[in-house]
Amino acid sequence: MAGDFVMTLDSDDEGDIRPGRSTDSPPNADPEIAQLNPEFSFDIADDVYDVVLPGDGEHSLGASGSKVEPVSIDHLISRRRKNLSKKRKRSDDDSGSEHANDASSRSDSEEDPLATSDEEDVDEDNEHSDEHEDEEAEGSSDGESSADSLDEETQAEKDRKAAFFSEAEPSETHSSFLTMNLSRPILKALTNMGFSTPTPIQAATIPVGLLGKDVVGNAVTGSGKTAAFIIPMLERLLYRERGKKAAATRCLILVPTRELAAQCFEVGTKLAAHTDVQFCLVVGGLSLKAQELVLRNRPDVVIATPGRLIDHIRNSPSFTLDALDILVLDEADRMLSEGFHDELTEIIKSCPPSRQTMLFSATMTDSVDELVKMSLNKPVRLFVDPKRMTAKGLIQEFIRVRASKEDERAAILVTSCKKIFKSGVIVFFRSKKLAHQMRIVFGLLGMSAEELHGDLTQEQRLKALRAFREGQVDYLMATDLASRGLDIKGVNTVVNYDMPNDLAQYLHRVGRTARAGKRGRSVSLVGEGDRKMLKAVMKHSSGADQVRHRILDAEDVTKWAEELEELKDEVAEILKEEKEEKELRRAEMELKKGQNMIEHEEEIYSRPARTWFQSEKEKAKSAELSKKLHEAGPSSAARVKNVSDSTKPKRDKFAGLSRRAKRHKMAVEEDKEAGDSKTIDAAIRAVKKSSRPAKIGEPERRPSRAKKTKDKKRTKTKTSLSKRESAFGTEMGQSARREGVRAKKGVQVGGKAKKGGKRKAR
Ligand SMILES: Nc1ncnc2c1ncn2[C@@H]1O[C@H](COP(=O)(O)OP(=O)(O)OP(=O)(O)O)[C@@H](O)[C@H]1O
Repeated sequence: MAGDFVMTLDSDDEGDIRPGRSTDSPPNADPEIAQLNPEFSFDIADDVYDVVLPGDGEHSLGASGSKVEPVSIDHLISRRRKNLSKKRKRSDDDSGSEHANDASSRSDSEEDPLATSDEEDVDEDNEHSDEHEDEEAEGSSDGESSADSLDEETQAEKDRKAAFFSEAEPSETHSSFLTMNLSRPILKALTNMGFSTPTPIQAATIPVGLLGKDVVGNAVTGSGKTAAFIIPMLERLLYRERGKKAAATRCLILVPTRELAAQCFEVGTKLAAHTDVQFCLVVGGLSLKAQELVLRNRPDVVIATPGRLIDHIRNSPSFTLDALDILVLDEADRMLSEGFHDELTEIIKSCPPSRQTMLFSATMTDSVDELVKMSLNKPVRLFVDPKRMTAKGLIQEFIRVRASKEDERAAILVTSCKKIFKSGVIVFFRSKKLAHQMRIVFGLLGMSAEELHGDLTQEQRLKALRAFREGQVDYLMATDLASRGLDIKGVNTVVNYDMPNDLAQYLHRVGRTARAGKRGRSVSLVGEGDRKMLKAVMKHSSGADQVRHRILDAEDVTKWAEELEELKDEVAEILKEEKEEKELRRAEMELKKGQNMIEHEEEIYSRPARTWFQSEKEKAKSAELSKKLHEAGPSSAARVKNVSDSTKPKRDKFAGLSRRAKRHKMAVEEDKEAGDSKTIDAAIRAVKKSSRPAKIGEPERRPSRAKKTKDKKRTKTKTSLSKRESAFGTEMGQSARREGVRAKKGVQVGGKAKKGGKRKAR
């Protein structure tokens, strides 16, 4: 079956995207799929951090990070390369050999004769494909994502979905931004950005988003989902209450990685260029103080990663999400996964239930079980072309790695990069260590590479991304940290050094290329253990998708394998030197820390300790669990969770106590944990609540003199409630009812405040 659309490529053949096209013609957008502007670039990372940290230089980037000052790996590599070429020159002279063995001087354009394509391989693969497809029809496979479960949806699940989602589908289809009732400043920004027509997900989302409805959105990678949720958000913000007292954070965009947050910030500020809407970036690795300062001005939109946001919610007294109107989860399936569970629960607790919630991802699930935790209110399901899982312009290639050739994986990568994929290449690895080692190998071979993973400081991460984005290096060695959302212009190829564990991860990785109507290619090294994953990919590739089988010249691979074998010692030496330098810097840092403690002891101890919603032990435990879950993939999530559940103590600590004794014990423990901060927290919450401004679109509250009598007060509350209900339909109606409860509380407090005549009841 798969043979119908699997084409075999010889190693040097770039495998052009459209049949009949010459391989040297420049990559261009296919007119059929060119709905997006391929020329537009976010230009991020050059100035995003300067924008959010005015006057805060590079130093502050790593200010809050606990990581040791970066060691320049480039320096270590270049030193080694010099030694290496000297050594090789000497041995060449000695042996008089003509063998040009210098890896660094080995010409990129050197063309070895190609091996003929191994037809047997293809057939064998295809046979196996069919076998596995049959297996999958009978039972579910381990390596598959939630996408597969769509096929096996039961009637009960269908009924649940029908009850959960809103029936109302968007009636009008918009082929232009002009028919969407958008304000002039937004239209102007869209024109400046070169967005002439909305992409399908934008056409579907913007009208629904403008109505304040909850949305669950899905569209392939690179299809413009970011603007799809930012445009309605901005449009609604244009109608917010103005003035110093009304300043509030009304919108929150949560994303899983810092780089993605920065990119989202960039898109947001560009779209808001002609408005007065203020954005703030709240991510780890950047200066806490600088963020606190910006947050004090209550920016309209906060774009954040969960951990740092919680830190601010708990520790920045003036920051609150009490007035939040819109919550967006980008890469929502990831945000809803076990790895973010605790953080998300904590954040949701801080958001008013009456908010509008929008969830987006290229692999978004509409499984009700996943979505209930977001307490959505009859969300509208906006799934654009749900059968298509990858972008139209993507060619997916696979290179088979036989079990006996597993140790040649690195050589296969080097061979293909040396001969075929020469620039704009992201290589994904399962581990940070491997990504780092391969970056060293590439460096020693004279191939310009950077790395992007969680072992780097924020400064290093930014530097790597910038160098790759600007084309200063040809290769980016990355882990899944870079797999979601990043929109980098000029990525021609994505290489999967190893296959990810689940289909969603695969789709996000390969989605870093072929974006915005452009064409691109993914190349995945498929080992014996990855066959199920390969089958899942094939199963979800529609006929129009291009899936190919690439075969490399075995002789070439062997040659590079030998070359790499020779480099082993050099790599080990570099890693050793790097470790030593790191240790040295760590020691220097500790010394500096000690000096600071001595010099500024009084000031340091007088600062209030920052709090976190988990204890250090819990934090470490959940990080560990989250890592395991992420590495194992979603199919194993339940298993790992069960394991962790089973490790919980069977008998709880209150068992056997009387109700009274239990309550007493709980109260004592709570007091112990919270200390005095509990009362302070309550006071802060009360003050924040009383100064909460009106919601977007809600008429401005003006206390009138007529409010003096109790009866009139009741009438006023009723009227404002009915007004709110009509403003945003059911959802706002519900909110108003909840607000009514708050107002009641406020009235009691306000009884006292009435003497002053200032306090607003809410
Ligand atoms: N209306 C539009 N017209 C032209 N280009 C657009 C339009 N909307 C978005 N784009 C372009 O599409 C590219 C991808 O957009 P975006 O990053 O929002 O995709 P995405 O769907 O969020 O992808 P992912 O799922 O990988 O996060 C951007 O570079 C942007 O320039």
